[in-house]
Amino acid sequence: MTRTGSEAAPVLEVRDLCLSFGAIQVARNISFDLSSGDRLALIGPNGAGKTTLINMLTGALKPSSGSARLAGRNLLALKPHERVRAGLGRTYQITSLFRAMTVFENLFIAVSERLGTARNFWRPAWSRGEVCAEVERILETVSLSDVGGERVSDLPYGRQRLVELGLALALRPKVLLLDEPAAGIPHREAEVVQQAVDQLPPDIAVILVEHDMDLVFRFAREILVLVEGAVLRQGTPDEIAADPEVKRIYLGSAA
Ligand SMILES: Nc1ncnc2c1ncn2[C@@H]1O[C@H](COP(=O)(O)OP(=O)(O)OP(=O)(O)O)[C@@H](O)[C@H]1O
Repeated sequence: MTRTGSEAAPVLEVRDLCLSFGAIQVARNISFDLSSGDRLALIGPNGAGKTTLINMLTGALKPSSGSARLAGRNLLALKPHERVRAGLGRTYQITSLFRAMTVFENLFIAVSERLGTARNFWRPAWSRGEVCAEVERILETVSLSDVGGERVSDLPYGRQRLVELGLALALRPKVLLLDEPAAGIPHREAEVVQQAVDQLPPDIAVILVEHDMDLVFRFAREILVLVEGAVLRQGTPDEIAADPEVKRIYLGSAA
């Protein structure tokens, strides 16, 4: 049975997603709901199908069957960039052109881009001051207020990842996909990324793919365990930590 993390109407409804690569079934009837403000961690052993699921949601992979609705819209019928515009956010690596600009300039462009695509007859374009105010709010959310004027390329790696997170937030996602946000970041810098994840706006629904169990249990209010492409369990962190099957298959003696 599909569980919902909260009582509100789901913003993302995933039903029976299936995908095979040749004879290998990498997604088997994956179903779950996500509501505004949910914090769902996606865990599972290597090759369980976590990235495959994320790729089916972003549009990088096409499921062979099943459905996914984002705020009532048929997500699977949309192209990847249309999914982003519809409210499915994710982080992207910043390209070299944008790394040469300041943090503030990057966010200013992202906010302006969102407003440009949202602009219509009834809603005049925002003023420069309003865009700047939103950039300041994002800088605060991702703890970068002190380096807004610095070039992205001059920042330590962990803080560059925060800029990527800020860029995703600038598009005001309804659902934010975070695939191992602290991966590859030196240990001493990882804490700033974890803090930013803790501080994400409460109304956004977040799916975190993560191998680091400390981060998973710190972040999640609901955990979905994938094994061999199928949902083994979904439950609260306490339920998952106490589940004998999860311990045996995934968490091992560390649970
Ligand atoms: N393009 C592809 N062609 C064939 N098989 C693939 C392809 N991409 C992924 N797979 C297979 O699909 C399965 C699921 O892989 P996936 O990367 O989604 O797992 P994961 O849970 O994200 O693993 P990890 O934790 O190691 O990142 C694996 O068996 C993998 O070998």
